[in-house]
Amino acid sequence: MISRRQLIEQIKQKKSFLCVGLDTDIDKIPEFLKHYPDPVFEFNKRIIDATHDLCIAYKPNAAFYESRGLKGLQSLISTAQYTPKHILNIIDAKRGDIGNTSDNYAKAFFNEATSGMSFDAITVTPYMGNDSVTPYLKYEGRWVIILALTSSVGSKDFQYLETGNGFLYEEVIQKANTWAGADRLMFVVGATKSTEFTNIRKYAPDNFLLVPGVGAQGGSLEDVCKYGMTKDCGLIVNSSRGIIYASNGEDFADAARAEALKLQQQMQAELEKSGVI
Ligand SMILES: O=c1ccn([C@@H]2O[C@H](COP(=O)(O)O)[C@@H](O)[C@H]2O)c(=O)[nH]1
Repeated sequence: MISRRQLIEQIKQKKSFLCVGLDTDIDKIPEFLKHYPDPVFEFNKRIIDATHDLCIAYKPNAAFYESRGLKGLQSLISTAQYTPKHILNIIDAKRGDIGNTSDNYAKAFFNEATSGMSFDAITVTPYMGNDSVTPYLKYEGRWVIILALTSSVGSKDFQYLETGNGFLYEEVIQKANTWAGADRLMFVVGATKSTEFTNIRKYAPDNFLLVPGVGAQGGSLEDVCKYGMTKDCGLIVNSSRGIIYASNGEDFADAARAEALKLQQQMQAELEKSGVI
């Protein structure tokens, strides 16, 4: 488990707030890996070996594993167990359901004794409210990462609805912050929404924000930092396809490292500019 203090220490030590997204698609990995007993795990293992000193989090997206049934679940379990313990391990599962069902989702991703997986954090959809989120908070030290303003074009369909008390996403952040503190709650905010970060910081001044959308989706790291960085950094910026599919040849891990290094160097410059390090 990774506390807020440990997360900040990692960011300062590695001069990075990079999250490597393990959206590992069996159809996109190099051919030569297909001869291994678990090609997806072999791919993830090599990506982790090549990038662990440059990033402070990994984020497998559950869809890429669940879509492969039992084999995918085994790849996810092996990846979760292989991830170094000092690096924040986020399962991007985007779950949300009534309390007793959420209890079981929490057990699936947090209770290694029953499922083989012990993630540090899970992404959760907020729309079923308090009782759909609190089951995850019963696991001491684990993080709940609530979808606030997503990178998707469709974010305008609901998240920008006027509630009479601001946009729905603003209401989500304010309400969720009454359920737990900034030591347990983060919010997802898409890099494609960088101009909204100033506004988001009004409601979430201390929360870490998980920011997908740089790289393949075209979000600007510079703008995210300009509007969203706090004295503790407060940002975990994810890139998945831009790193893990930098090459589909035998050099894929080296190519992933080179992409991760580029982002780490930009992040170091941003951390220095903001006086975090
Ligand atoms: O608003 C959101 C929430 C989650 N995601 C997820 O992040 C990664 C992004 O992958 P890239 O290849 O770097 O675009 C992926 O797992 C998404 O499901 C998001 O993009 N936006």
